Amino acid sequence: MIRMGIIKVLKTQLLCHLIICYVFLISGFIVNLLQLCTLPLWPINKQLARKINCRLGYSISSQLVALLEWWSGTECSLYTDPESYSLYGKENAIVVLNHNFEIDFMAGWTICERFGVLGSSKVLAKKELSFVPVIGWMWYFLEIVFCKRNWEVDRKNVVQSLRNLRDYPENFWFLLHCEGTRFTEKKHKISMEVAEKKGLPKLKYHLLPRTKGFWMTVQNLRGKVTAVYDSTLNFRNNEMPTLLGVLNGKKYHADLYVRRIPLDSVPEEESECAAWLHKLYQEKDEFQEHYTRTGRFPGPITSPPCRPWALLNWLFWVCLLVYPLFRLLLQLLLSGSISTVVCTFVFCFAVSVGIRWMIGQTEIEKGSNYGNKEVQLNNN
Ligand SMILES: CC/C=C\C/C=C\C/C=C\C/C=C\C/C=C\C/C=C\CCC(=O)SCCNC(=O)CCNC(=O)[C@H](O)C(C)(C)COP(=O)(O)OP(=O)(O)OC[C@H]1O[C@@H](n2cnc3c(N)ncnc32)[C@H](O)[C@@H]1OP(=O)(O)O
Ligand SMILES: CCCCCCCC/C=C\CCCCCCCC(=O)OC[C@@H](O)COP(=O)(O)O
Repeated sequence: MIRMGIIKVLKTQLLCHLIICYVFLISGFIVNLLQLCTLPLWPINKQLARKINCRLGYSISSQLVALLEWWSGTECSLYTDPESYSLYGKENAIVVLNHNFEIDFMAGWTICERFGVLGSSKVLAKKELSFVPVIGWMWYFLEIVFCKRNWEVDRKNVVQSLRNLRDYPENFWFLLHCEGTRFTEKKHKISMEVAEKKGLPKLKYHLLPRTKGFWMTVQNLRGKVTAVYDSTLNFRNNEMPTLLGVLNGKKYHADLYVRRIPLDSVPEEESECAAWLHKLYQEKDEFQEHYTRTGRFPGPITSPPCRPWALLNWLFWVCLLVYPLFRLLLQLLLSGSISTVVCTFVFCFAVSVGIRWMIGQTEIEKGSNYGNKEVQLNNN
């Protein structure tokens, strides 16, 4: 009991957070450098270069999974039918997920890890994320599809990036947040005004989905991808989890509801495909309503087994990087030079500010203005 209490307090200590972030940053830069070294391999053996990059990417993203699973002890329950369960991780799929939480990417990655597709997982991500050190740079080598959320610009680039995935050598899940941005009350209000103008039913828990990205993805990955995984994520007890909460060791419980829909049943024609997606979001809204009323999703519940690899990878980097850090810091502090000591502190402070900025990228309140535009248009 006392030991548990001490561990809980330890997890909230700044020093622990600094060490975790230091390991993440330095290992991330090393991996980014190794990824850079694979560049000459691409023209010679593209498939081998891709496979190597999947493993290298895994070494970065699995650290956030380990943080969620092992450090914070967060649990992930999956509501899905057993027939579909047996196919997860064994086929390529498009995942359509709600976008309400600051750590929904970590919960998504955790499910990917449990089904062995973490290294190869893909997403249609906003361009701004490609500039985030470590993760954004890793994504470049993993052929993540970036969009500017401007159809005129995206229609060409996104199609090309999607086509590149047609001969991808590993099984992958392609994540689409069709709402295009995270849920806020303001964005919800505006998107429901758009829904009303378009004569579409109102949604209570989702923003109105943007349909073009979905249509483009289905069009270009048809034949490569066999199913759409309609996924709805919630956290128990109305929690709104944060990355800082996870870093402080706070335990959450994620509930994910997944329906497997064969891709053949998604219409090919653009307007039919858009109508299909709108209907899907109306159904997703009903699942959320069910969850709010009953505290669970429909159907059987499972907990896909947690694998040890994310933790082992993390421990490897900790063992490799923490000892040299302490030796270096000790040497600098014992050097007797005030300017060296001051420089060390300034450097550590600058790194902490950088990490805080990266964490800020996950925070909804610091999110983009995308989806607030209609109000400006209406007001002008
Ligand atoms: C078993 C396992 C199951 C599940 C496991 C779960 C997950 C694991 C899977 C994979 C994990 C992988 C990676 C995870 C890691 C990290 C991910 C993190 C996050 C990154 C995510 C993002 O960055 S989200 C933001 C970027 N993505 C998108 O925007 C995608 C959706 N957007 C689109 O599709 C857009 O159409 C577009 C981007 C292609 C183009 O953007 P544009 O703005 O130009 O949009 P539109 O052309 O669609 O807009 C114009 C039309 O929209 C109407 N409109 C106007 N205002 C609004 C409004 N406020 N709301 C809704 N609609 C609006 C307007 O009227 C136009 O209508 P049209 O009729 O003309 O279309
Ligand atoms: C091992 C522990 C390491 C702890 C230190 C972690 C440092 C931070 C690491 C990574 C930060 C970047 C993660 C990027 C993923 C964020 C995904 C996201 O949710 O993007 C939002 C986007 O969809 C919509 O944006 P808007 O709502 O329009 O704005």
